[in-house]
Amino acid sequence: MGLKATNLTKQFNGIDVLRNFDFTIEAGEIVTLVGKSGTGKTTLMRVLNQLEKADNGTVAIDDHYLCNETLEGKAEYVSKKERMTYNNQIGMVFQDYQLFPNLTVMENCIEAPLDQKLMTKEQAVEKAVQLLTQMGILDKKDVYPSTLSGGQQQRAAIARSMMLNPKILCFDEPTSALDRDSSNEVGKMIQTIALSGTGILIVTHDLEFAETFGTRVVSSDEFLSYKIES
Ligand SMILES: Nc1ncnc2c1ncn2[C@@H]1O[C@H](COP(=O)(O)OP(=O)(O)OP(=O)(O)O)[C@@H](O)[C@H]1O
Repeated sequence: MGLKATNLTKQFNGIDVLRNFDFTIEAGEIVTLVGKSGTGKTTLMRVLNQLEKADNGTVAIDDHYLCNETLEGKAEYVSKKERMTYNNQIGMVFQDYQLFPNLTVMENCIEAPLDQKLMTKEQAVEKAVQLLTQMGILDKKDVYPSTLSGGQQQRAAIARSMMLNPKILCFDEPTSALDRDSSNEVGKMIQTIALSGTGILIVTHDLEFAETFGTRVVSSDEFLSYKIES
């Protein structure tokens, strides 16, 4: 159980960035995605997180589909309501964290579950307290993101991404702004999250990090080998 994408194709301006690509993330595994610049790592992550639309193929987390294939192989997206259900199974921590600057750390965490009426305020606050404690920044719950260090903003973003207990959590370049010690701390934090059964996808240029913390290292140079052939 986990994320499964089949036959994924994504074009920009008529050029395949992903072509007939099959990909899985099992529960509890940490997939680190490395590879040359421009080989489609970010595009894959964006397709899985509904920030780009696939042209062909299927994407599902457990039995929650994002898109199915038509008879012609085109990606057919499910209804808005079902897409929302899919979306709640996957979380993303952006390279620049993308916290709402006008909301406190606590407000950032409880915004989505309250907006979608998935929790009462008490439940959301309780969950946020638990996650911010796990991330070691509970004392920062009432401050605004601009007053936090980069590492603390990242922890807040991780806590926010876990509010709905996603089955899959994606990280875009989580160590790009960190020194080696802080990178290792983040890696250990991610390992703890994976131990609870969450499947992790990490796009990174940091090979040492990818090999230390990935339970499976995938190279986008390999999965896009047709580009080298053609
Ligand atoms: N919105 C877009 N419009 C047009 N082309 C795009 C768009 N997004 C990505 N591309 C192209 O798709 C290809 C793959 O880009 P992508 O960012 O996925 O690669 P990457 O492997 O993540 O690169 P990097 O390691 O440099 O971040 C590139 O050629 C890029 O120019």
